[in-house]
Amino acid sequence: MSKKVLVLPGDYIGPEIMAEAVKVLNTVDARFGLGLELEYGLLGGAAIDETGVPLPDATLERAREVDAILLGAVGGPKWDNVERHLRPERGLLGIRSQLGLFANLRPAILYPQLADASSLKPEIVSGLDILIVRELTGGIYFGEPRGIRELENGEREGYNTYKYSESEIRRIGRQAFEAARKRGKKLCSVDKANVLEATVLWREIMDELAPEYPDVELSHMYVDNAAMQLVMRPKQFDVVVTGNMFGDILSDTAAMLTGSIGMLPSASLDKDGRGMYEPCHGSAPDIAGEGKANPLATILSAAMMLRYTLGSAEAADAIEAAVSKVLDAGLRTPDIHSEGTHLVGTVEMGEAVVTALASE
Ligand SMILES: NC(=O)c1ccc[n+]([C@@H]2O[C@H](COP(=O)([O-])OP(=O)(O)OC[C@H]3O[C@@H](n4cnc5c(N)ncnc54)[C@H](O)[C@@H]3O)[C@@H](O)[C@H]2O)c1
Ligand SMILES: CC(C)[C@H](C(=O)O)[C@@H](O)C(=O)O
Ligand SMILES: [Mg+2]
Repeated sequence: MSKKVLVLPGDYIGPEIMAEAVKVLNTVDARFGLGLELEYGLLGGAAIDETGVPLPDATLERAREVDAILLGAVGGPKWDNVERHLRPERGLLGIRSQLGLFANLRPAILYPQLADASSLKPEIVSGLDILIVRELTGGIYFGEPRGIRELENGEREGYNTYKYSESEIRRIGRQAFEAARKRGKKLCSVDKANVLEATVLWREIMDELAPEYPDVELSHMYVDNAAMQLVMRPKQFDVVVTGNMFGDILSDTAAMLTGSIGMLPSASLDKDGRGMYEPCHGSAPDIAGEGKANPLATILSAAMMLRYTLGSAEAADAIEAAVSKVLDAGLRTPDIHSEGTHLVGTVEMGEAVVTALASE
């Protein structure tokens, strides 16, 4: 049976890294007979340029029909200031919320070959394997009211609303407890319950769920401390569950522990495990067109897609093994390059993964 994948390359480095992920997908498809059918769509700046809107109806329609979605990265200076395409109902946030992709899984794993690329000392990060479970369709990103208004004194005020309902907290909590149960059985819930009521409720609901998962040890941490602990003693964490904005920030922090944000994949899942897969990084306008973006986060996102939504764990394992092999061979894009390794560009890195896959 065929499996339909909607590919959304996006903007700036998006198409560059996606081209490599597609080569990898085609290779595993041929090797494992997966019957993948790839089709392309528009999202973000590319969609604005072509259709005038960041999330065209055609993209949303196809996104609802396919088995899985693979996204590069969207946005950038060309559109961010003009169109505000990241508003909740539009673009990337629009597709996440309209598809109900509330559970964003961001694994931060240090490949042993990259210990010297991490910002931290090897003994602090070696063996690092953390999963950040980020709530993705609520919190301050989506809360109403929001906007910029004029005050009586004539100055303007920008405002947003941080809110979470019990059911929103409960469903992401369950995802995180389930994930912890399958991993190291430790869950740290990160909040700001000393200041924000929305997170007082968050903490209460996490505590309420805990007895259903007696095999998982639940702890709580304030977000400021969590940011510090992540760079001080990251290996104390197994699964971290947190809200939309804290998860956004902490996952970029965790990325640097693994060497580069160019290594961090993610899965954004709905209640039935259907999902959109995307690297955690953005469209990197500063390096776009130079052929030096790291495609591995997108390639590893494709592996997550095969594992979680398309039911092909074997193909996912093969991709992850191929990435490891390429790193063993010393190939490095500039973001993970260090002395004694072999500097390569986006295409060379992608093609090396393809070659490694073919020779496994
Ligand atoms: N999922 C997404 O589509 C997504 C995620 C984050 C940011 N964005 C958007 O991307 C644009 C740029 O945002 P930003 O600059 O804050 O964040 P960014 O993640 O695009 O870049 C941050 C830094 O990381 C580097 N970097 C990112 N990906 C890399 C890769 N694959 N290989 C090597 N280096 C890489 C960049 O060169 C840059 O120095 C903005 O419009 C932002 O809104 C989109
Ligand atoms: C581009 C932006 C809206 C997005 C987010 O904050 O969710 C990005 O930073 C991410 O991490 O996926
Ligand atoms: Mg982010």
